[in-house]
Amino acid sequence: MINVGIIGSTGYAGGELVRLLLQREDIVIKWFGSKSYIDKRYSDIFQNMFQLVDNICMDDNMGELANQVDVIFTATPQGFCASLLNEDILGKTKIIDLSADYRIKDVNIYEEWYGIKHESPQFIQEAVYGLCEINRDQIKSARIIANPGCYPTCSTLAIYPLIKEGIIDAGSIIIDAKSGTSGAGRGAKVGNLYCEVNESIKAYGVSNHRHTPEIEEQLSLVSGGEIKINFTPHLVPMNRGILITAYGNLQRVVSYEEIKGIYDKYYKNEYFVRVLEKGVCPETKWVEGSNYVDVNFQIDPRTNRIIMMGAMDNLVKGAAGQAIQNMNIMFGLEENKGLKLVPMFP
Ligand SMILES: NC(=O)C1=CN([C@@H]2O[C@H](COP(=O)(O)OP(=O)(O)OC[C@H]3O[C@@H](n4cnc5c(N)ncnc54)[C@H](OP(=O)(O)O)[C@@H]3O)[C@@H](O)[C@H]2O)C=CC1
Ligand SMILES: CC(=O)N[C@@H](CCC(=O)OP(=O)(O)O)C(=O)O
Repeated sequence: MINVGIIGSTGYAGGELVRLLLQREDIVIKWFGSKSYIDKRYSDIFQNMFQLVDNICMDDNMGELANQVDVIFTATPQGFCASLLNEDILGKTKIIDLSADYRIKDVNIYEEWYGIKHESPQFIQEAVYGLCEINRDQIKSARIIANPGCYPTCSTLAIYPLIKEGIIDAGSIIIDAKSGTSGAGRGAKVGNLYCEVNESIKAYGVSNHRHTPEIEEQLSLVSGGEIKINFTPHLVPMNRGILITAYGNLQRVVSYEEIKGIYDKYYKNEYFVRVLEKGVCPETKWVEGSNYVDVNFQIDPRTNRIIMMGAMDNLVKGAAGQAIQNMNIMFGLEENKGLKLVPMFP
């Protein structure tokens, strides 16, 4: 039995963790952490948990929680996990942080893009970036997992094989991304109200979104050089889903079969990455509620560019599903345990 605590269980990402972990007979959720709902019934916050969860919401006492559980998930705002983590806690339990606190290895870049001071930079180098398809071996023995961002997960998985194989000019990459509004969390914000979002699409964070350095770091690690990208996210009126469309200059003339062969080389044994058939564009609706990332590509011989596409559910592979995938690897379990979720449709 694995005992689990979730700090931030009353948010969208934390709520999805609860939903997915409740299916597991080998997991006990011992701690439903919250800030605003301490001592309230969890099922009063999320009515879908009525008669499924009897627990009362707890506080954010990570020190006490560490005595009770084998792993703590922090699905909390940026800076929160870093402000609480210490060696004593890490001596007792493992940490899977869904925020960005340990994702970026250069603390100056983190502080510049997030606008906050990092309160435990001593753990940044130790933390493993939990993109399972790339860092599986390091995840096995990690004490701290930096669960990747939603846009970076989709973008990196769609692009990195072609950088690794030297097929595209890594300096030419442009990523156009779209997200459903659950990506912005459950907190009340005017920009996320129904009338603001419905029947509209808007770009945001143009040239300064905080996922830019995270994607750049991951692609730079793959390429061996320092990569800069253009990354533009858009908010779209749907609950869940991320779609990325990325453009890169081809280094030479390539065929469909060659590129397909590269994607198959990297992903044919990956349970959660589905390389679609020729001409089929990834769609958020075909991955909703699942831990799959659907990827595909199209060569444009007129411009000698390639268009790389990816779709996934921001709350599953982009957050809670990937966090559980990491937990499975850390505890030596089947990587897809509890995650063989068939996408929901309609
Ligand atoms: N939404 C998404 O698609 C994704 C989110 N993430 C990351 O997951 C984290 C959570 O995001 P999301 O679920 O969207 O956000 P929400 O705003 O929906 O939830 C935030 C959670 O953190 C809790 N919280 C806030 N401040 C504190 C505090 N001081 N002490 C204890 N708990 C606190 C909130 O508690 P309460 O409800 O009681 O106020 C709530 O449970 C963020 O770091 C985000 O970047 C990562 C990938 C995707
Ligand atoms: C639509 C929306 O607002 N999305 C969020 C990204 C999702 C998220 O919470 O960020 P992480 O993946 O880094 O944890 C944003 O743009 O900040």
